[in-house]
Amino acid sequence: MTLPVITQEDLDALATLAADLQFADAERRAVLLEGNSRDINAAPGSGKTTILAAKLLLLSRKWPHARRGICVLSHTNIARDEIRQRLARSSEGARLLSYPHFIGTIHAFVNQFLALPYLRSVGIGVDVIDDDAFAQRALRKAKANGSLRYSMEQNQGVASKVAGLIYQGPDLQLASEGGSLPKPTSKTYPVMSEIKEELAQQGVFRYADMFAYAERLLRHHPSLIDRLTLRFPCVFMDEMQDTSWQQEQLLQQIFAGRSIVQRYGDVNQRILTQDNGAEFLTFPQPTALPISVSKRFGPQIASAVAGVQLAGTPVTGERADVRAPLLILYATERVEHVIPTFGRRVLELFEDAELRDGLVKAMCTRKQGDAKASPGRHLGDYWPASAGDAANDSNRPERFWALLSHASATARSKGTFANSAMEVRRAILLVLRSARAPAIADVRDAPQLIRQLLHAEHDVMPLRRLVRELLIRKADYSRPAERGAVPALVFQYLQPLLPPTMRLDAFSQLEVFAEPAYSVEIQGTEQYQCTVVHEQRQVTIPIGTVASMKGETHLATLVLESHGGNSQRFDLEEALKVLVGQSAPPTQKLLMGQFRNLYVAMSRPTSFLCIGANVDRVSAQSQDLLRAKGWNIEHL
Ligand SMILES: Nc1ncnc2c1ncn2[C@@H]1O[C@H](COP(=O)(O)OP(=O)(O)OP(=O)(O)O)[C@@H](O)[C@H]1O
Repeated sequence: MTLPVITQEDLDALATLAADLQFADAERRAVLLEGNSRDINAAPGSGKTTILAAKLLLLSRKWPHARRGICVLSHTNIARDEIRQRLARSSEGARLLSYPHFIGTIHAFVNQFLALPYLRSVGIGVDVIDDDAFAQRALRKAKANGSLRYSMEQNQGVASKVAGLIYQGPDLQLASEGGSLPKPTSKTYPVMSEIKEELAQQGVFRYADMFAYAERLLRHHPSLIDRLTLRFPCVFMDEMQDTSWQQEQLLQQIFAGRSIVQRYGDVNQRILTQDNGAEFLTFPQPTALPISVSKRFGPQIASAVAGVQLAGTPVTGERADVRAPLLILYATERVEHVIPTFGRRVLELFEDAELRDGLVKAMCTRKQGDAKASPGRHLGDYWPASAGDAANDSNRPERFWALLSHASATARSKGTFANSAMEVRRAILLVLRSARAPAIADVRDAPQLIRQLLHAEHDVMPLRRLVRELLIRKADYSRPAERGAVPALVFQYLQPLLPPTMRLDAFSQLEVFAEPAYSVEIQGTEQYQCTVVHEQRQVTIPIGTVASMKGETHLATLVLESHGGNSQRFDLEEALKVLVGQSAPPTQKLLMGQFRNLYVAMSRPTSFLCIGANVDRVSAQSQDLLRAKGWNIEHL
């Protein structure tokens, strides 16, 4: 069977077909000319989907078959749509959008060609394939069963096991994505099994079930593999790094050694894949072609990204450098100022027109966590509104004076202290942190404050009185004139908890009582965005996890330090040591995962990379070495 071969003439034609893009460099040419099965491991911002779409366009112009097609598999609908949109721009490309070709997600492929035909053949209709819908219905059934309901009430983990019930493998073995199931001899196992069966009969499935049905079909009808490879002699896979072992296994079973398979991805960006079987994943093969030059950023950002890269040819960047990268080193009690400070720098560095055209975002690997370490552990430390408990009160300000004035205003308007006391406790915790009071070393947040102090046998009465006193004064703490007396008042009550050597004058000078050093206003604290207003200009910064911003291109990106939980390590603390050459790249699995998240995060911006880390975790020597590499450092 003949498959079209891409030649130098085709590449010349590409200069006209996609005039806004460049493919002239040796690495991209090699990828376009490759006609055999091959992996392509490409840097962030190298335009993986762009080059794949260009290659498809060239192939479609020469495609000779009417009943055999090209199969293009992506991981997400976004990548699928990007490929389809690029092809739709020309009539030749648009040919690939219909029979005999297939462009879709791996899930769509598995459903269309394997799982749904199997279910039809055994007389099961599909109502819905959706993890959330399944979870809802499974839990409803579980609550209707006495013993399972009791088990869920006794043990929180049981509900997620019920919600995650799946079939696995060709024998449709019962398993759960929410944790290990109890033994088949247990009381609850048969109930769970029955729930799964009932829902399957009603056509309610989780995504993973489709793979089990697909495997079952292939076991019963192995000749299907020949039919599929005959139909698709050429297979392209995008976002290969996100493919799970279960998916890879199935695709290998069908296509490996039969069709030409080219897989595109960036192994360093593998942050979403389930760990189950991850050690067997084969991407990228040692013979993979690299695309190491990013079209997103210039050499300075590339060098930072390469600094946290774990494998492959170091990333380089071919755009011009726009702004030097910035490290914001914050003192613990200033952690909530990091995002607004970044916003202010962005407003200083970029014109409104640039801000209109590009995204400015802040991201952190972890959303929440319970590590006992000083802040900078997760998004909730930098932006408390993002934590679950703040969701109902998204306008809660987060600095000492702002907390006090908000609490006092609420108490005045509502005529009760009920909703305000916690805010005042939070403000007091900020003061105790700022004073480095030994008594609160292990206190993570305000709701814990009193409990932990009691536990350590401290007298909490003065603290309770202080909360009351601050509210009862009915002061308007947003007015500087009403703030003057506060440090002395607070000192009077908190003195037994403060370091023994601390005197009132030093206490009054604590950072936490300082007026903001500049006139940044934070207009409301929305749960997932911060709007910074400065000199009548403003920028809105969406805030989220790295996983939620994968694949994006930003004008400016703020990467926030986080604690890895079980790894017991702060990601940027470790990464900065590697970046400046003081440590070797990590070999521990969990820390490597943290590095991959940083790699994704730091490779988003075209123009301005900013990272935020706790000053206590970056040595003076690292700071000097970073400056020597062209970074700016700002202390907060
Ligand atoms: N061949 C090309 N010529 C010119 N510009 C390109 C080319 N390929 C991509 N770009 C541009 O480079 C930027 C990054 O591209 P894109 O986001 O597609 O990269 P990516 O490989 O998918 O990145 P990531 O893996 O980080 O998500 C985009 O602004 C895109 O328009």
